[in-house]
Amino acid sequence: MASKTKAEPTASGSPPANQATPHDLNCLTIAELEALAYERMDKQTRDYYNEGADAGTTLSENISAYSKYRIRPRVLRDISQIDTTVDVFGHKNSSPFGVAPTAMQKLAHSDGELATARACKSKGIVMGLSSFSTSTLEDVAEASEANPNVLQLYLFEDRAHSTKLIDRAKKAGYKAVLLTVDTPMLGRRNLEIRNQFKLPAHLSIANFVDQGEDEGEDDNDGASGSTASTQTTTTNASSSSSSLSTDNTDSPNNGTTTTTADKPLRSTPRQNPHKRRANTSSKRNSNPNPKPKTKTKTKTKTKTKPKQSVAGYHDGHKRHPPTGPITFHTHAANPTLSWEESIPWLKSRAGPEMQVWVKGVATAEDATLAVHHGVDGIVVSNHGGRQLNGALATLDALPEVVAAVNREVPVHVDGGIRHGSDVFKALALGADFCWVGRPVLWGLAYKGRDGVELCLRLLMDEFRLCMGLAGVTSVKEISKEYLCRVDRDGFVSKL
Ligand SMILES: Cc1cc2nc3c(=O)[nH]c(=O)nc-3n(C[C@H](O)[C@H](O)[C@H](O)COP(=O)(O)O)c2cc1C
Repeated sequence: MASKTKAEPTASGSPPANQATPHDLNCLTIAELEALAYERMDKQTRDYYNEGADAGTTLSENISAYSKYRIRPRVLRDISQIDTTVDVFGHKNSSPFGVAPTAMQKLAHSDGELATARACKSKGIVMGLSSFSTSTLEDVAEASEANPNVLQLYLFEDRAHSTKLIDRAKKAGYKAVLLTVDTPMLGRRNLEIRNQFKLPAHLSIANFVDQGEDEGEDDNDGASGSTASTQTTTTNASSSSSSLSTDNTDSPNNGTTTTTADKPLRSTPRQNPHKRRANTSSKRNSNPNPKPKTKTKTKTKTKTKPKQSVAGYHDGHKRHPPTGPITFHTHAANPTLSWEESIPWLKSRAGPEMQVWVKGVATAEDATLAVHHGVDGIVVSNHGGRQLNGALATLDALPEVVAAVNREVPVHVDGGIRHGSDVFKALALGADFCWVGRPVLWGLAYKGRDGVELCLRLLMDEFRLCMGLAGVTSVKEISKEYLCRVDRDGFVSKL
């Protein structure tokens, strides 16, 4: 890219000041993007996006696992034509990675998932959309135009909700559903709990605003106002509901954000409570003969009070599914899923139009079961270290899954990818494709669509450079011959 500008580099490696550079000089690496995004996100969002479960060991090992491998570069091969493309979901993807599904992207930027979709389209990169997105799957499909999307699915205990979502995804042209299988319970994310994480009132879990117990009622607070709690099988429904306030006014952070992203995060800012009081009183004052409070008024208030979401629980005899409006903390975890029941159900529901993948497999045993139950593909994932802390880093789990699957279905991997060379290493260990989560959110927080494009471009450029310097001109050539392992004492061995 630099050669196109014909800029003679200075001693510092930068082009002369009077020459245009294709680079964002503030942000040349994903690490710099992370730092820039850090400054632009409010604490609640930053903690929600960045943290892992418990002590965060799996989160950090997902990243450090990549440094256990080194690349064995080959030289004097004509690498003047490098093809970084791969076929995935019937589409030619410009590089062997996609955007992993991550929930609630409007926390990072007011354009949220739509900005991500537009960036993916402009870069030719497949996008995974979370069920718990803050834009509807139809709007995302429209923003993507012909660029392919896949829908991440949490299969709810109440299948009616999932059925609706799957049918909508099919209609909107999604290529696959990725069933998340690593959330039978929600991992313990301590910062989320401490911050009493709650979606600000102006945002909603867009795919479900009209679903849940309140169906038909014009009230979607519950879909947006989900407070963090550790979802467990409790024997007391009220204990579970008591932590799930749906009134954001009383939230400790009161929905306030302190972002400096180029577009305001809050499209309809919460009214200042003092102003609101002032408005109310001026309204009251404008009526010289205010009506006394009547019973009718009280009744109306009771009727519009949002219903609370309640996480599923066990009463000692049987399990009760979650109730109320659909929120992440009440509905995402589903302890009842099983290979025997859930996969055939999902396959028949998805029909021939959409592939069915499982996301969150980390062992050879489960990979074998996945193939046995006829899935179309497997994503080796531990949810970015947000579920079971102490679980294997995904790069360490990858080889056993690849061996068990024996090329019967494609194997993808996510978790800890922060460099183009990480993508190269994952492919060398047998992955067909990678997915990238947090770096995309950092791009979104930095500059919306432009920031996501920047993130994708950095990884794409680094991957291409890595291929060329390793002496590889097509993705299918990448194999374990190009890797060696570094042991604890620093000794190197071939794979
Ligand atoms: C803020 C955040 C939200 C996420 N939301 C979802 C989700 O809704 N569904 C899902 O299957 N995975 C979700 N994930 C996990 C990602 O799909 C992916 O597995 C993970 O981010 C990959 O790790 P990385 O962030 O290190 O790239 C989320 C991850 C993050 C960081």
